[in-house]
Amino acid sequence: MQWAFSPRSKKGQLNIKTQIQSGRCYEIYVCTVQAIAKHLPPSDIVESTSVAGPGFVNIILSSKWVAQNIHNMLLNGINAWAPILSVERVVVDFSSPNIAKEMHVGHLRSTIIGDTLSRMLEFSEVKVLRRNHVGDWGTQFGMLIEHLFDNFPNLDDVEEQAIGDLQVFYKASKRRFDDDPLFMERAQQAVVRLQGGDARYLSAWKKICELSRKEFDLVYQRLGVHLEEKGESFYNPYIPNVLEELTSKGLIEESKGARVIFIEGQTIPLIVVKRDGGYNYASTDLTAIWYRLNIEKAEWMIYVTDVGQSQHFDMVFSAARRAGWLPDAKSNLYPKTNHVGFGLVLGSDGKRFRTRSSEVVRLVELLDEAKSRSKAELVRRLEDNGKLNEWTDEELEKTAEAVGYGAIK
Ligand SMILES: NC(=[NH2+])NCCC[C@H](N)C(=O)O
Repeated sequence: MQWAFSPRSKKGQLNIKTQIQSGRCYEIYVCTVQAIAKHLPPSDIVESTSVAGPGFVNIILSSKWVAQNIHNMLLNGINAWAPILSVERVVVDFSSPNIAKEMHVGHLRSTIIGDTLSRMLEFSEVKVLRRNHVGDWGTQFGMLIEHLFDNFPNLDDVEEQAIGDLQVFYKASKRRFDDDPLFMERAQQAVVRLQGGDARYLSAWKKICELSRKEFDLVYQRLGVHLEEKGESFYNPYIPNVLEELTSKGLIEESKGARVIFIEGQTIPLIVVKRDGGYNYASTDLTAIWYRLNIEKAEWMIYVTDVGQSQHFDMVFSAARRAGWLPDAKSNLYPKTNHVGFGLVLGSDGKRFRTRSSEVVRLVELLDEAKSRSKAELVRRLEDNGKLNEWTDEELEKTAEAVGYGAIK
């Protein structure tokens, strides 16, 4: 027998659908359903029951019972009605855009899903570490910093307005990197200096991160989402020790000049040290798992990104299991990791959501558009029924925001 809330129901209706599907048993079918309806014991929960066609018993839940329970839930909190989770600390790794690049609709989806999961866990009285694992490290900073130095010999002059659109800035430096071999060389040396801790390079890097962060915060503020940043760079100092542990456990092998971990069932290995000796996305993620388990004492780590990253997470989680950090996946024991993958955000043409100039859509603009469209519609409706003058500007703004941003969410 299946129980389901009827999608068409307006009134807390519960359907029981019997499993007898074959036409031959039609009579048994109807009789069974009638018998169920007739013999349901009287209960405060149920207002009325009826048989609806073959196979369905509709049960109308009592409004009084529903109201009492919601009342109880609001007054006494989750403990009054929900099962208690057996975990105390959970990391939800979400949003996580990349510095100097634009935050795109994929990050928006991650932000909303991650925030929702966090809120549900927090409601269940779990301590949630809301992690923004921003992409704030990597070779792209070499070209960005050199381009910054060329345009602003004095770093103190760098302000938001001066750099303008960070994405444009990123593209300009990328163009120089691709077209000018001398610039490319300078950019590569800049990476070495940055990684070596050169103060001037570090402060340029910080400046770029700061500007990006301000831009990201605009989006978080509008959505009312709170996150705590621990970007990729945060884990750098811990990487060597973690890799040493994995080497001593026999996980890391040499392959074509790189250091890799072979994972059962995967055709390609997980590269943890590149051929040039540099660390990458995987070495950072493995180290982040180590940190989250050992320093932050998290029992559950949930990662929210598009499904394109499923293989990466499968491999990183498998490596952590091989290292003995996590129990067997099938055991369902804690500590555990989960990747919550979502699909690509598509436009109305069924292709990846982009603007006409084939750029990714800027989130701030998307949110603005949602708000202005909902405001226009709201004003139109209020004008239609002659009530526009009853609304203050502030009320209009607030409602347009709630409806517009809500629609995107
Ligand atoms: N721990 C992680 N790898 N989190 C997700 C990071 C997402 C990545 N910065 C991206 O934009 O695709």
